[in-house]
Amino acid sequence: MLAASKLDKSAKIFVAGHRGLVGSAVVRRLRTLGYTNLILRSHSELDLTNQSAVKTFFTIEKPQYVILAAAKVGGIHANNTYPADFITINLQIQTNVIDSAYRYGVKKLLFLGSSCIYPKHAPQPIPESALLTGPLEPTNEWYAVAKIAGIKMCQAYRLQYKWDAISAMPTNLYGPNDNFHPENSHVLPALMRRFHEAKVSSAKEVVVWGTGSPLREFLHVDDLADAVVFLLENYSDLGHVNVGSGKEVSIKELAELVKEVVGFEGELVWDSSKPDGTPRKLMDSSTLAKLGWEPKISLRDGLVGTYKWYVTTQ
Ligand SMILES: NC(=O)C1=CN([C@@H]2O[C@H](COP(=O)(O)OP(=O)(O)OC[C@H]3O[C@@H](n4cnc5c(N)ncnc54)[C@H](OP(=O)(O)O)[C@@H]3O)[C@@H](O)[C@H]2O)C=CC1
Ligand SMILES: C[C@H]1O[C@H](OP(=O)(O)OP(=O)(O)OC[C@H]2O[C@@H](n3cnc4c(=O)[nH]c(N)nc43)[C@H](O)[C@@H]2O)[C@@H](O)[C@@H](O)C1=O
Repeated sequence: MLAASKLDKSAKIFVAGHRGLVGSAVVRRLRTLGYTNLILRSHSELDLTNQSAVKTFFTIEKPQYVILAAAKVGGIHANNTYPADFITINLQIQTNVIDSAYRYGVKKLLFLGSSCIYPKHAPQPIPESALLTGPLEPTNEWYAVAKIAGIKMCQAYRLQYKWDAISAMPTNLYGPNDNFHPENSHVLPALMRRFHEAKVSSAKEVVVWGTGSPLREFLHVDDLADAVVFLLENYSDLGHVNVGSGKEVSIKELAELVKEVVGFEGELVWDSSKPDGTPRKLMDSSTLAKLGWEPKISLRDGLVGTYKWYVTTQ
């Protein structure tokens, strides 16, 4: 195991994807902790699928650390509808960034995967060792294959080059700067928007996808950002690390809670023509707990804060 590198507060850190849900929370966390030398590029300034642009960027900027939070991301419908985009764009972004980071002298890189890397019928709670032990959930297998390749690439560069690349696997996330698209987003922002619009228009009912029976684990993105910086500062090993809240709710329970937080008073209507996806996806985050990290934000508090953010910014 390589010793974790002590980070100077003036270390040059490239946060890729800093305008997204995760990247913006990581930037907030780094700034709160006093990191002063962040390198940020929007998608339009630097397209990470463009290999030569990425190489030029690393040659000129010479970051010392990289947090890779740029990716093609979406909920169950987007994953199921655009499989080519999800596999190709993610493979391109991560291959370009990981390889250039190694070649142009980055000391350490943190890659972000997702809990969808695990088999559809993995043991619950899902330990890191469940990776590649069974078939994936079909609605997101293309994205999952790309994410698994990212983990393996970090491991391969560590093994062959003794380079410090680590991977964190977050559970389903939510919070400020989430994607609230009506179809392509994840369940929590999709429902928050739908309930809000129904409340404003005094609609009688809101449609929710699937049967409501799938179980999901949600983590506020500020907790995730805290864990990401914690891992960057304290963890340097081969294995990827699960990052979850340890609490699961059914989609029906989630829908009732979002409805209450938003203050919608109508009925829920279940559209069972839409896919449920993985039946259950609770991660075992004991590796991270043993390292000394734990989440702080409850689902209810996180929802209240996110809804306040939503109504003031949208
Ligand atoms: N959201 C979730 O529930 C979860 C997320 N994760 C992981 O966390 C990471 C971040 O996800 P999240 O913050 O939710 O995603 P977002 O979609 O909110 O943000 C992704 C960011 O990446 C940028 N990006 C996408 N393509 C490119 C590109 N070709 N070049 C440069 N920038 C690009 C986007 O910019 P633009 O919008 O301008 O394209 C955006 O700023 C991903 O790796 C994801 O797999 C893991 C588990 C759960
Ligand atoms: C983080 C993870 O996210 C994705 O997996 P997922 O957990 O299945 O994501 P989801 O948030 O889209 O759905 C969760 C559940 O909720 C139900 N559901 C109800 N109503 C709406 C709804 O309105 N929108 C959505 N999206 N889902 C809804 C939906 O039918 C499903 O049962 C991966 O593709 C991949 O991106 C990944 O890694």
